[in-house]
Amino acid sequence: MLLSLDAATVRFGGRAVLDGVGLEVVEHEVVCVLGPSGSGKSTLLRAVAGLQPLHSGRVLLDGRDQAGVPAHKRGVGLMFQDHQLFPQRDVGANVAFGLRMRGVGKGERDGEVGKLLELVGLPGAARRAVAGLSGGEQQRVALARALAPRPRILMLDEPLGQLDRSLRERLVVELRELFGRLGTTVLAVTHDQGEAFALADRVVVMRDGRIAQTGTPLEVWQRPADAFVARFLGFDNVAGATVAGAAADSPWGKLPVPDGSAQGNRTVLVRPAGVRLRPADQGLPCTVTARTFKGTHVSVLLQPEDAPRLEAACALRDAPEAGATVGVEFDAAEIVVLD
Ligand SMILES: Nc1ncnc2c1ncn2[C@@H]1O[C@H](COP(=O)(O)OP(=O)(O)OP(=O)(O)O)[C@@H](O)[C@H]1O
Repeated sequence: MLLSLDAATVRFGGRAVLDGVGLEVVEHEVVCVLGPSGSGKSTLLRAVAGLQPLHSGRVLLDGRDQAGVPAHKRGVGLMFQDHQLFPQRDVGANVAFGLRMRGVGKGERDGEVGKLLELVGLPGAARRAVAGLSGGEQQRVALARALAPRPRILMLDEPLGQLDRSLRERLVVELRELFGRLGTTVLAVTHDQGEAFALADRVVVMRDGRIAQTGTPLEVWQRPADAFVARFLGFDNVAGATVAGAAADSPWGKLPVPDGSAQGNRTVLVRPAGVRLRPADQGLPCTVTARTFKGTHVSVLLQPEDAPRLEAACALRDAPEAGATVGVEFDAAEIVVLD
């Protein structure tokens, strides 16, 4: 095990910001920690890096307890949101920083810097001024700098936070490809689920200093652990229900549920794709309150008479107008009974 956290706890003013967190990361794994603002993501990263002491519990790297080991001796690479390049030095000097600190000679340093800049898609940029780089280019330089000392684990805090969406989407694909090629072990923090799902082998969802769920992106997406995770992922059709056999009694009426669903008092999640629009005289009557174009489909918000609002996903040509009255039926294949 490359990294283990064992009941890691950090308190500020009596409040546990990290609350007995256990987490293991194996070599070559890319793990993304996700969660709302204040859930403890950065504190987790800082604790692993040695920038935040634990009140109790342990951080182990390669099985060795890191208590008392300072940040620069842990062999972790850090790249933070505000990438903190040295503005008065050129790109090459920035990338070479960690190597210089370790006493690597100039010739070797220059060779390494050249290779790293090529790796991050900035070949030949060593003599360029940092101030003249775009945001995306600066991000690449920061990444090259973090990779230069060949850290055993690379830690990224909102690595693409400052950049615009299209650039982020492009860079995240590049990063994933790069980490795969280099076999880099990565622990990254982001509040952007799209980014986490695109980058990670495994995601960890945090809530109030604890791990709410961990799994592959597909596992978490298909089976959120609870209503919190489901809502965090953007699913709003979540409600309490009583499951008996193949049906659930919910605020939206009887819902069909998949075979083998957990029984009794549960939380159900209805994916927007499982909310099927019908003529007004069929199923649950609803009024269309809004519709939003999402590129591949239209998200339609529906207000039933006395039940919580529902979101439906429908094909562009089928989307009803706001104000229309429709009926709703449900598709068991898109309904998940949460445990
Ligand atoms: N040095 C500190 N002193 C007191 N409270 C702190 C300190 N550092 C963090 N906190 C508190 O701990 C909680 C968790 O902070 P943390 O930065 O780990 O959350 P986060 O999930 O990374 O949030 P964000 O996504 O907003 O960066 C927050 O409520 C924050 O205010």
